[in-house]
Amino acid sequence: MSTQLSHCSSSTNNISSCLIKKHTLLLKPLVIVPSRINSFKRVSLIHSSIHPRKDFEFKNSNGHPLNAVSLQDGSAEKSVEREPTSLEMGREESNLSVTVVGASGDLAKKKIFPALFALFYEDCLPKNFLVFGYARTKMTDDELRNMISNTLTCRIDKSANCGDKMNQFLERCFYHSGQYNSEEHFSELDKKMKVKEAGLRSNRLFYLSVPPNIFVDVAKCASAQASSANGWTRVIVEKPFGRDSESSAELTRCLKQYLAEDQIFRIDHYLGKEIVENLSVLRFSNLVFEPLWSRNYIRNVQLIFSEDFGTDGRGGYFDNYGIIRDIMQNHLLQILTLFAMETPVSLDAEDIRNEKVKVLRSMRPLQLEDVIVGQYKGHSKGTKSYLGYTDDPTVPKDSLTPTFAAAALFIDNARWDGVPFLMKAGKALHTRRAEIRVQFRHVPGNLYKNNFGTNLDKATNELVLRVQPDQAIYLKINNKVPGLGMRLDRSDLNLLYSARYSKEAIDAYERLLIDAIEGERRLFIRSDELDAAWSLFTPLLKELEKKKIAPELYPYGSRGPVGAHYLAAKHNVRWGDLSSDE
Ligand SMILES: NC(=O)C1=CN([C@@H]2O[C@H](COP(=O)(O)OP(=O)(O)OC[C@H]3O[C@@H](n4cnc5c(N)ncnc54)[C@H](OP(=O)(O)O)[C@@H]3O)[C@@H](O)[C@H]2O)C=CC1
Ligand SMILES: O=C1O[C@H](COP(=O)(O)O)[C@@H](O)[C@H](O)[C@H]1O
Repeated sequence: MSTQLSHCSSSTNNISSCLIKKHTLLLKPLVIVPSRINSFKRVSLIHSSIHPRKDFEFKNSNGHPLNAVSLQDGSAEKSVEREPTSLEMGREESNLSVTVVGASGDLAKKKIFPALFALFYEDCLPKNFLVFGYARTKMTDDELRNMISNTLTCRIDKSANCGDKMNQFLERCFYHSGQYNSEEHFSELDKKMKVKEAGLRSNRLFYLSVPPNIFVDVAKCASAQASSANGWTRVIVEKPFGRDSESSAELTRCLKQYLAEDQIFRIDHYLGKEIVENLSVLRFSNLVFEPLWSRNYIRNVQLIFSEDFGTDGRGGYFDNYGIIRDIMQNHLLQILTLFAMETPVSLDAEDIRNEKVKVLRSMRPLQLEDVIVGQYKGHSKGTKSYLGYTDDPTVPKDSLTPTFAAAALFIDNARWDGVPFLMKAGKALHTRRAEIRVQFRHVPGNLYKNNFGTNLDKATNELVLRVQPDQAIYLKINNKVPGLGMRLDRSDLNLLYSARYSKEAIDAYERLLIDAIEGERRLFIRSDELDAAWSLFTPLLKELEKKKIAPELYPYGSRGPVGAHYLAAKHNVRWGDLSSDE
């Protein structure tokens, strides 16, 4: 499948901490009046949050009350501010409609509907809240409900009334079948939505959970026919955002014909993961870390992603993208920018994203000699046998698409000059995990070197942020083994979330959905950020394809190609996840 768009027209906070407060005091509402009228763009500028939602308050991931005034949907040069009319003030109650486009698909079933239910269950959604599914598959409302109900779960620590809550949620779910490029079908959807919205002011969030070559069609049709007439309209766009600099820029250009940039929420669900959210808190709210956060103390940083399963039915999608586009260019690079950025002026979305872009613009584009690629092959273990990547019938037999890659990246700025940032991502490996590893330098003139044996590397501190599974932050330190004599060992100062916090982890999609509903953009990707990210990877991706670089084969369930070790060794690094005391 290609995202290449020849033209743009259609054809082709711990969420459970969200606070519920009755009759919250609200800030003075403002209405943004657009100077140009243009479907989605126009209506989005009248922001829902400018009207008091009397009956609840909750917090987005930035800790702001969700019904505080936000002017983010108003673009300064296009709009002027004025007081709301009495009619607008009078319409206090609004409705939120979330439309999942591609409702019959894998992501919708696995992640989006369950996340919406979790938010509903935690009372984090407005009182008037509706869910619409849209896809080509023919389904009735009841069939959609049935499909969704199979994937809904309640948190173990909050399972009371689970069945009732599920029923209440399902009653709010409706389905409309239609083509993705049919304005007529989106107009029918709009009519259905209006009936259910019952005359209330409506805010509409469209989640494009469809293959990327359909994004523009949907944006066009939904914009023309199903945007809100009196509230905001926003669109969450799933990855991949193109497959190189050119296709990404083209996708953005096409989407912007129908949507303003501030209506587009480009999702990278890794930004919604708890430990990734905590990265900035750890750095900027603890004095002990920030002074160490530079080339003076940090020897290397490792960003590691591995899955213990293959492409499993997604081979058709995956073969056109590969692991570098699927994981490195977005999830791992996003983590890297958060890790390496300077202190932002504030926690506001634009301040944070400005700092992230600066990191990206200070980075060297990847060089072929700093990258190794691999592909998994079939493997038998006892009586079990695992198919190789090219055994998937949707993958060409001679595919060179990498399912594994390791790379060394560099940030050429004063803070990080010379520090290798190593990335490693792979499918069908021996374990499932995602983590950030920070290896510190040797202690100068180490008094205890005789107690460590010959390998001083083993005595350096390492900070590990384990994103998944078993979220944890731990610091490897040297410690005296209690007793007579002076024997040292390596121990962990370990913050294991499951031991420290009783609440079950929330899913990243819950956090991101609530932010999109509130118009909080901090965890979404800005278009210049996306351009800068693609600039780093595009030359390498083109070279790999042009030179037809053959991936090193590794057995399904193994630790990946040995090339990754050589690459790390070249930069004087050992992979932390493969050491004996990981
Ligand atoms: N699944 C995952 O884990 C992840 C997915 N994503 C992204 O999310 C989006 C949705 O993913 P996912 O749910 O897996 O995708 P699916 O392949 O399941 O597609 C979603 C729906 O889109 C419709 N569709 C599929 N292929 C086509 C086609 N060629 N032409 C028109 N319609 C089509 C189908 O609905 P119908 O036939 O009923 O119209 C399908 O149910 C994609 O952009 C994907 O890259 C991102 C991260 C993870
Ligand atoms: O975006 C993607 O992410 C998943 C991994 O997400 P996780 O939250 O389960 O770690 C990956 O399997 C998929 O290939 C990729 O498209």
